[in-house]
Amino acid sequence: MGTTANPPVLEGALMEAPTTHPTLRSWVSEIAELTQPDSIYWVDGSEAEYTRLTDELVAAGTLRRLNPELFPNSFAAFSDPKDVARVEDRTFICSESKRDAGFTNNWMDPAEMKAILTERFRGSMRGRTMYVIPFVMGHLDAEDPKFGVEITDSAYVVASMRIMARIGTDVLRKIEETDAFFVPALHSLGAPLEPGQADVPWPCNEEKWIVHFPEERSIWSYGSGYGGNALLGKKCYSLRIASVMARDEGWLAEHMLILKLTSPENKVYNIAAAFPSACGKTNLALLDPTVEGWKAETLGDDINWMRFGKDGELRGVNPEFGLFGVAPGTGWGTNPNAMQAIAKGNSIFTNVALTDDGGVWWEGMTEEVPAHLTDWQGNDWTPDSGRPAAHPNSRFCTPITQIDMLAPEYHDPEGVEIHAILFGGRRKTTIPLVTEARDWTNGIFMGSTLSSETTAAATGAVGVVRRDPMAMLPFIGYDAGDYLKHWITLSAKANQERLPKIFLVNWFRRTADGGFAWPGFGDNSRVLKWAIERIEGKADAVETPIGFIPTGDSIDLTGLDMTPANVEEAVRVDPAEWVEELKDIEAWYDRFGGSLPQELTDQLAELKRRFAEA
Ligand SMILES: Nc1nc2c(ncn2[C@@H]2O[C@H](COP(=O)(O)OP(=O)(O)OP(=O)(O)O)[C@@H](O)[C@H]2O)c(=O)[nH]1
Ligand SMILES: O=C([O-])CC(=O)C(=O)O
Ligand SMILES: [Mn+2]
Repeated sequence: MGTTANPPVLEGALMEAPTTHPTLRSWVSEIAELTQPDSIYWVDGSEAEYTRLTDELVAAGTLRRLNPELFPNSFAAFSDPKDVARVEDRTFICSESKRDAGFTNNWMDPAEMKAILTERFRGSMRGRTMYVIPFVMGHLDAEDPKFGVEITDSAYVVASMRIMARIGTDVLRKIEETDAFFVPALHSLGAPLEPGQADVPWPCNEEKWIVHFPEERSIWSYGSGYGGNALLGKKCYSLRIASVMARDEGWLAEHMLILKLTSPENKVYNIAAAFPSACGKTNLALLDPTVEGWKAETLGDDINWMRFGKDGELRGVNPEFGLFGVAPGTGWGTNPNAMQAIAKGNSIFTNVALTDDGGVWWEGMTEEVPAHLTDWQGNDWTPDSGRPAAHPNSRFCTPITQIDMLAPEYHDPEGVEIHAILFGGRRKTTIPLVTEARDWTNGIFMGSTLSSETTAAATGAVGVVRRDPMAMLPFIGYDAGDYLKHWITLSAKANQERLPKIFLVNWFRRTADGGFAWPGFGDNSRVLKWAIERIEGKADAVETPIGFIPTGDSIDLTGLDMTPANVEEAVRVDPAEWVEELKDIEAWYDRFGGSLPQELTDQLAELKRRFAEA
């Protein structure tokens, strides 16, 4: 600790720092000097520590302990109503040159940004404890483990990080032993407490900054306590920073679930799927197949780090340790596997409603709506209140190991071979239930033009169609054209025989009467069955300008109240809708300026030609 301005308690705490790692020690003391916390606490990741922290959070009013008979060792938190989702307009990629952030990111010069943030962080932890959380994304015994250390003044963040990532003393030891690089990830609520000032249950600041410095691989997050803004191992590290690492090191950091499927013939297929936030990743990752003879197992529900293996095969691994799932719509009917994992307890719920018997509830959890609840803002709620009881972006945070259907390969640092990739979005019209890409490059084109209606997972308008390349629009840590180029050049070196087949899916298409064209959820297994039968060369398809779609009777409808004609409606390629779609894709591609790969411009030209000739 350099200066005399430091309160003595910090000097003492630092001398007790349980590490000799010089970079870590100096970073921690530098941040303590800047943020002026009352004390420093090094997180060991133990169960006893978690119990102590959650007890303290209950005493502080941040957490409510749930009825242990309903949800053992589980808690509910209620955020400030202005701190309920990721804030994309306050998220920045501060690369040295503006060009390298690309048109999809907010940018500011790194030095200018650091000057602003330094003033925000100055004294920002006064009256609070500064927690130091060593963490690793992926496995501790991976060949090249990806370390981070989050500094935060939020105990809620510490408790949530313990569920979402591998944290604590073992990680710290490994960082020391291997003298490893770690991503410094700094987080403050921006809510210092002056002497005698009472705290609030959810401290935060009106002003929020979620900032990434890709060259030095660091993160500074200020003002929010919520999910993707504050649990810095997740979107900030595992997607934005990791995508830059992946570009430089020759791999892919993607916003994808990973699902293991076993066919009735006992053949294993691992499927990766990229859907934008709140568009069905966690649900598909926990699929309860309705189609006879198929088995599904979970490998990951949000993030997939992929690299090409020794034999040129694509391998994927989930670097996370927990689920941070959208609560509304998750129910015993739609997603029994998620409900089963949640029911084991050990979870933190945020912005859900409370039942009168000390449990939680959200829209869609049960068919029967409780007669009385306390809503996420603490108000009495009844079914005719005319507003949702849980916030639309309310979340459950649950250990992934509580999923009964977790695949054993989840624990393998080498990950699994990926046999198929799905890109999907939330579109009421135009996009068929499923389309098979003509080939790999055509599949990258599908990913690059992926579109979806915006959801409550980020602040801003909901239901607006936007392009979301590979479901990575808010998460690509560098130029979007360079990112698409990286996909193309990296895969060119792979074993072309073993490249996954690519499909575009849309569970959210509507029929003329406004209902969903496809029942979704467990019945999505029928679409996956078709996709795998395409890989095996068994299922029928019709060629259209956009790719191959199922024939009406090639999707297994056994036990479903649907006809092949319903399937034909769900997969229909409507030329009139595609006139508009092509215009929108063209406008999207124009925004890339010079950095869009030629291969994709060619793909668009060919698509237009196929429609013109159809
Ligand atoms: N109609 C329909 N809704 C679905 C389907 N799958 C998921 N949903 C709903 O879509 C919402 C989001 O689903 P999730 O699986 O949590 O989405 P996600 O992609 O994991 O979202 P993030 O965790 O924000 O990245 C929930 O309300 C689900 O109930 C489906 O197949 N059909
Ligand atoms: O990051 C979050 O807060 C939650 C999440 O998974 C997403 O929005 O995609
Ligand atoms: Mn999810």
